[in-house]
Amino acid sequence: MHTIVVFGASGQLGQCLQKLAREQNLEQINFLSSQQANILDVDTLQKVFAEYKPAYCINCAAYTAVDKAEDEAEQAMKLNRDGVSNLSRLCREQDATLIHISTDFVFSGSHHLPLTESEDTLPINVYGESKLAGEKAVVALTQKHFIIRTSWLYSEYGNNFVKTMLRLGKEREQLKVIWDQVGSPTYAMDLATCILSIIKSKTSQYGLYHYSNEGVASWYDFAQAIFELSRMAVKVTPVRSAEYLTKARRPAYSVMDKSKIKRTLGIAIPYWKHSLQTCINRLYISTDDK
Ligand SMILES: NC(=O)C1=CN([C@@H]2O[C@H](COP(=O)(O)OP(=O)(O)OC[C@H]3O[C@@H](n4cnc5c(N)ncnc54)[C@H](OP(=O)(O)O)[C@@H]3O)[C@@H](O)[C@H]2O)C=CC1
Ligand SMILES: Cc1cn([C@H]2C[C@H](O)[C@@H](COP(=O)(O)OP(=O)(O)O[C@H]3O[C@@H](C)C(=O)[C@@H](O)[C@H]3O)O2)c(=O)[nH]c1=O
Repeated sequence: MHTIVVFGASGQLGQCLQKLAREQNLEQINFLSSQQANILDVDTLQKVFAEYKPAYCINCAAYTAVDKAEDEAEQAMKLNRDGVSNLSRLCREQDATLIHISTDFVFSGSHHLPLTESEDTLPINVYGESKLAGEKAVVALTQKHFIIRTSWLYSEYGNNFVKTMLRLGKEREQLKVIWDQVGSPTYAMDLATCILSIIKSKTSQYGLYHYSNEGVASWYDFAQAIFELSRMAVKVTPVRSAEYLTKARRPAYSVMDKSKIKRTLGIAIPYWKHSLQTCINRLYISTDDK
């Protein structure tokens, strides 16, 4: 396997990649946290590229606080556009392939059928705008790239909807959860597996790809499944977005069509509930260990 550098390695997806690398004894992957490699610091990045001479860079670094981004647009843009531009330029100069992660939040949510890669984008919040700006920077600055749009990521690591629901479910008897926003949950371990198989395949079918778990859910369906599979008796009440106000608007429909990644790169994708069960089992095993 070629030398790989992962940026933003202590985030959710970065930690999933670290777990896979340990399990598969992949010693060629170098994991760099924000402390070790700030993607806004070009001098540091140049040193990293000179030291590792990576064939692949995986960018897991991002500003992901969707509501907070509404008040911190400049910071979100800096990281999600300018940081990504820095990595893209260096990848081009060093002939490295960039694997960059983007989001379903680049879409407006006004569609009713699964979205392909050629569908028009129209973000409705600052986070989505900043991620779209990052995608455009990658495309403009380096040809050897894979941009993978994913959605509703969760795992045993970091902050995510599954862990929030499990925490709130212990604290409250009843939860209100939005049912008029529909998408596809994605287990970050499955995405990490997908990223490594793209690298292992050595494919040069660069471009934009959609990847989420198979199937469709509202956040309400997702919450119900989390409690059902965890055998927790929590009453979940479906509410409309208008009844659960958040700083940032979120797309009403952001289900992505994964035909391209399955057909072109031969990626197999698990059904979301099967992967959710795997994640919940692992969360409970790690709690039992403590
Ligand atoms: N989470 C989700 O639901 C979804 C995420 N995505 C995308 O997937 C990717 C991974 O997301 P996820 O793992 O959940 O995100 P996290 O928020 O868990 O991780 C982001 C990481 O970026 C790091 N970071 C922040 N600033 C910098 C910097 N200046 N230089 C280097 N690293 C920095 C953070 O470091 P530190 O810990 O030190 O702050 C953190 O480790 C992102 O591109 C995100 O936009 C797409 C769809 C859904
Ligand atoms: C906690 C909570 C949330 N919600 C709603 C709010 C929101 O519409 C939805 C999800 O809330 P969260 O804030 O957990 O998730 P959010 O940060 O919106 O998740 C998004 O993150 C970014 C990074 C992405 O790229 C997206 O794909 C998506 O995963 O659930 C409820 O209805 N009830 C609740 O009790």
